[in-house]
Amino acid sequence: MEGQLNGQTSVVLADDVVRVYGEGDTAVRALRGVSVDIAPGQLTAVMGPSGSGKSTLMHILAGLDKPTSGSVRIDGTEITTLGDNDLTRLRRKHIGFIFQFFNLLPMLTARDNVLLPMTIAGEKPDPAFFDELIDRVGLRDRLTHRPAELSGGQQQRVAIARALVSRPTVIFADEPTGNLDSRTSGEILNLMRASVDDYGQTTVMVTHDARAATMADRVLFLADGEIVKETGQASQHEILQIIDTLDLQ
Ligand SMILES: Nc1ncnc2c1ncn2[C@@H]1O[C@H](COP(=O)(O)OP(=O)(O)OP(=O)(O)O)[C@@H](O)[C@H]1O
Repeated sequence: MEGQLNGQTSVVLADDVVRVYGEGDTAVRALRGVSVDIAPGQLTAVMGPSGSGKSTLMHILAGLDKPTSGSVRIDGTEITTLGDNDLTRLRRKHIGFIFQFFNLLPMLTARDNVLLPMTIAGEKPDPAFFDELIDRVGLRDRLTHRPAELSGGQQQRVAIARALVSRPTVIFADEPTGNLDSRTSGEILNLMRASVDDYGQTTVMVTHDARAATMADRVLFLADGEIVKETGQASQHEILQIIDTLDLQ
């Protein structure tokens, strides 16, 4: 693989990734040879039925889990053979996460939650960018609140700002709207789309929601541990039709 997509160098490049859980009769082949090439500055959605391997793929692409075989490169570095310390450093520099259940620290204020990854890395954010980001995600008057004092949508905004503040090479979002109502989901998706358009923030998002996938530049469909289909930007109708035709419910 050349690591080129549409003439651009890929930021995440997976080649023939296999992940088997367990051994012998009970072994589960969660990924059966997935190759994917994520270009910079795009929002990529990953869809597929429950158990198709979406979370496994995301964890392996993000260096949170190792494949049984195959290669994963982030910004040109092969991560499957890195030791723990090098991997931690690479993740801090290159990867941001947004989770379904926000994963904020309850004792910290919104501000401290946003800054936590940089604090841990011993880095300071660019104050101008931090300020702009806080306004962009609409948290200006919530910075001293703790997570329990924030709505779900506000907590996810904190998580988005936390992922964006270090300007990572790629953000992985695992069902970022899975725990939010429809209106708040729309706001969160708009924010993620804006971070791609305005900051060029490469983002990979797992979602069950066809409406969320319409925000993506590219949609990958997984079934039984394989990418069975992909499309560029698509309407909700087109996405639902693919799900229906390939029986990906
Ligand atoms: N730690 C594990 N040990 C054993 N099997 C696992 C483990 N994690 C996942 N699996 C299995 O691997 C397959 C893929 O799981 P994965 O969680 O990646 O799917 P998914 O598409 O993210 O599902 P969902 O949409 O329900 O979150 C499933 O058959 C699952 O049961």
